[in-house]
Amino acid sequence: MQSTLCLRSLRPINCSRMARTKQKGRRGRGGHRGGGRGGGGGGGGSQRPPQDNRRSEEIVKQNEKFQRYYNTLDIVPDSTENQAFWASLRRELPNSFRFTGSKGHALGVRNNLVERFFPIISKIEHDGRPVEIPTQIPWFPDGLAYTMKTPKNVVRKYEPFKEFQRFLVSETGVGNISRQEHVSMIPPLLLDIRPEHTVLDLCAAPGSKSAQLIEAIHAGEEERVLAAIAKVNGKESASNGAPLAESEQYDSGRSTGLLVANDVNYQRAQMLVHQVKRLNSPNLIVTNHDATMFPSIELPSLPAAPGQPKKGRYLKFDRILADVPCSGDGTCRKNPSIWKDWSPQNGLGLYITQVRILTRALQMLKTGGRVVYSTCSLNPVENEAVVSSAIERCGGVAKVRLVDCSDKLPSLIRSQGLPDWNIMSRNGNIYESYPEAEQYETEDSKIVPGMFPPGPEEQIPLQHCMRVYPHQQDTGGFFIAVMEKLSEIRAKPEAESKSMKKDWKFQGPPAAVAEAKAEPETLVGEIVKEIDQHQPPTISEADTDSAAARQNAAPEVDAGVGTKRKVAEELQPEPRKRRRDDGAANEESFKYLDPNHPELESIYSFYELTPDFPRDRFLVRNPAGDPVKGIYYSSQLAKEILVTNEGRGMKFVHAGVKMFMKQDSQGQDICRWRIQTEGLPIIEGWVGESRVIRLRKKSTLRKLLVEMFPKLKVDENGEGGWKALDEVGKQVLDIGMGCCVLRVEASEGPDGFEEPLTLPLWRSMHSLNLMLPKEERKAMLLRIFNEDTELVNHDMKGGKAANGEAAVKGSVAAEEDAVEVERKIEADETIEVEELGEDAKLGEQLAADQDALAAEDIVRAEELEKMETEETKVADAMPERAGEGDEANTTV
Ligand SMILES: C[S@@+](CC[C@H](N)C(=O)[O-])C[C@H]1O[C@@H](n2cnc3c(N)ncnc32)[C@H](O)[C@@H]1O
Repeated sequence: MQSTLCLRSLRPINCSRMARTKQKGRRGRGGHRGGGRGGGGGGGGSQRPPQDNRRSEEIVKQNEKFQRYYNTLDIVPDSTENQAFWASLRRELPNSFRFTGSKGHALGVRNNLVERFFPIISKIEHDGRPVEIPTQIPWFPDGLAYTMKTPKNVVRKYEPFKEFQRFLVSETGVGNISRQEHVSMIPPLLLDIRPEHTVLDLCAAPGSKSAQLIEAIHAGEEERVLAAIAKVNGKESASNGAPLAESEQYDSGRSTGLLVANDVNYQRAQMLVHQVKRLNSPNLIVTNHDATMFPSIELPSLPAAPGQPKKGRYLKFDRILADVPCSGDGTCRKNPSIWKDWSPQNGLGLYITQVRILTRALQMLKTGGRVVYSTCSLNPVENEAVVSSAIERCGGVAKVRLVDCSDKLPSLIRSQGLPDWNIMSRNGNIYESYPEAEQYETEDSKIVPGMFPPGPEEQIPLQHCMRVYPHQQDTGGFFIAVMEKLSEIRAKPEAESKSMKKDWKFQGPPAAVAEAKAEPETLVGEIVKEIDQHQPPTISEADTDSAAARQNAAPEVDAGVGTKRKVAEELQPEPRKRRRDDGAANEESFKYLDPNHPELESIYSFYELTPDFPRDRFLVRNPAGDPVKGIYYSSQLAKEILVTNEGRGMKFVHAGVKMFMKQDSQGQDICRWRIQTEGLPIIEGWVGESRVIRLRKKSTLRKLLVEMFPKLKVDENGEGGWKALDEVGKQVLDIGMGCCVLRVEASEGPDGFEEPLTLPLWRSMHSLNLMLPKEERKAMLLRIFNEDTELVNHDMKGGKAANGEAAVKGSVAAEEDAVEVERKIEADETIEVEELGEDAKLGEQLAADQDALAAEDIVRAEELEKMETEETKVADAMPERAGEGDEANTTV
């Protein structure tokens, strides 16, 4: 049997993640975007065609304007193809999913699924016809994404799918599989991300693309870090040379890049945190800003030359994803209410926000950097028109290149961008040009010149945009454009651009763009813009325009030192302040610890942490900055950003991976900080041998998974106890009490593991325990041993071992204690559930205008609350605490 394990995977094993991903009943609204839902579909097959189980919904899939507009545009000109296009829009959507995490780990889980379940599925018949096995999405790298036509309800309820469904649920629960819409996987791939890239995802919630971006930043990291560790341990020859060379380019192999994932809607930003947190990336910051005026992020200033003023530095990004809010008519297969609700006004109303977001993205990009703009709408007003309007506002094709991606993802069937289109007005009139629209539209019409195709003089090669139509490979509809910034830009005032000015005429590069050349700015090492702190910084047009549009008047700009972001903040609607129990307004705290802090010193010495592991990136999440309950870890760049921008109006919602948790009631020689499962993959390679136990046999791991708190004492016959722990027994006996690292090593033979794995272990006086939640133990038992086994808890009151119902009771008692500890931690470090409810409402209000048509998977406060509660319940299996009922586990 194939073992599929997670070595230093970005996402190890975590109960809270497990709970989080059980996001039952996430609610979507008509016209919303996003992944994961949908039915299935049929068609095709060998002798007898497999059944098309996708049932048509009761909803009437007709909309006169929707059909007339796209038929008038001739977006799919060939008549046979056009019929296929409309027919597919009326069918339900197949399910698609991808395997997540580091490549090695994802391949392991995939192989397990394919080898174990595909032979079973290929024999299943439903309603007298064979069902189709999931098919690989051909253009997705490494064969890690699949699409499946059998509808979800059949997979869920039809008995022959039972085992497969259980596996899917379990692996989705622990984050090894992500349900994501087929076409939604495209944009991150076109960003071409490298491990050192600074990446911004402007409209990121619920986070399926952010997850892909994080994976891309960490690609190849495992190998590089292993090579770096081998070198530190004087075992250079153990590495194959290439990764070692690469590892030296980075930070001891660690990726130096960063993802800033942002969403304007506070509630959705929390959803985003839930999604991306489980990837355990220290190279991630989540923010909560309006992308149309995303603040410039400040970096630490460089030392000034003698006699020169200090320079402020601002982060510019290598890659930006603008997966903007849109009308989402390309998702009508999974959101059939779009058929009923479609109106030309939806696209017309979103255009200006989309142009502003893309313009802001282009401003924040490094020269040579790349923006991917995407929507799941078929409407050219939200697509080609936005792209051409943003390029116009940023100085035309001399400044921004629309990249031809026709050679990328060659097996993806797609159509070129539209060179020409008409606009449908609110009333259903169709106009070929702005002058024509002007004749019939009233003053309050949303139609502007920028919504129409650019003239030939603008030379925008819109055919380089990518349109994916539903009939091409049985997916949703999607639009993608890739842009490269050729040189520094200064976006011209919106009022002078074709996205706003009703009598706009093309006049060559706008003056403001020419002025930008004279702007006193210096590029430092291709990463930052320097602004003389003693000069009033220039407020970007995007900052002021978007706010002006909302508030009808741009306030006077009082340009003081470092005010650029401040102004953007002031122009925003009243920021949502979070309240704590004391009612005080509060921002999240990210306080870095002094590397010589006594608590950290105790950690270094107990775990014999090699000095090569960075010691200045540990942080806490309380305003006082004391290591009270949890210690987190972030990358260097994340640290610089969090520290430099503290108290300057940036709304950071999440950063840092939980690395150590305080453990009470312990003996004198035991470190009070246990390694947290989230942080284990990051730090374990740097932990000294004195805290490491090695395991090679599946049978031993099985015992540790099934048995909680197995005793070490042998029985009266000298049997059992530590002796029953086979190859780890003696090691456990010899190791000092406290937290240690269990390294599962790869080895040959039927009882060996194909892939290594690392787990946290707690050695107490008389027993030991894997620090894994029950759900994770069960998922691993299912994955590795194909077993749905009842766990045995030896940690019973009076020291009685038990199983079955009694064992469940025992574990509940242990968990209740764990829950209590976790609850306190949550109270201090994250948002209280009740607060979330209020913030959610406010966040929803704030984003309502632009989000109403585009939001998907809105999580109601109660749902979020349920998730939080579940998460707390499934707290990590804790090592012993005083009073837990087992004297063997009670610490001295
Ligand atoms: C299409 S969804 C993004 C889907 C996401 N990229 C993913 O792959 O999971 C659009 C998101 O944009 C957010 N949004 C809407 N207006 C925004 C704005 N002005 N600034 C930032 N985010 C915005 C919405 O809250 C919504 O979560």
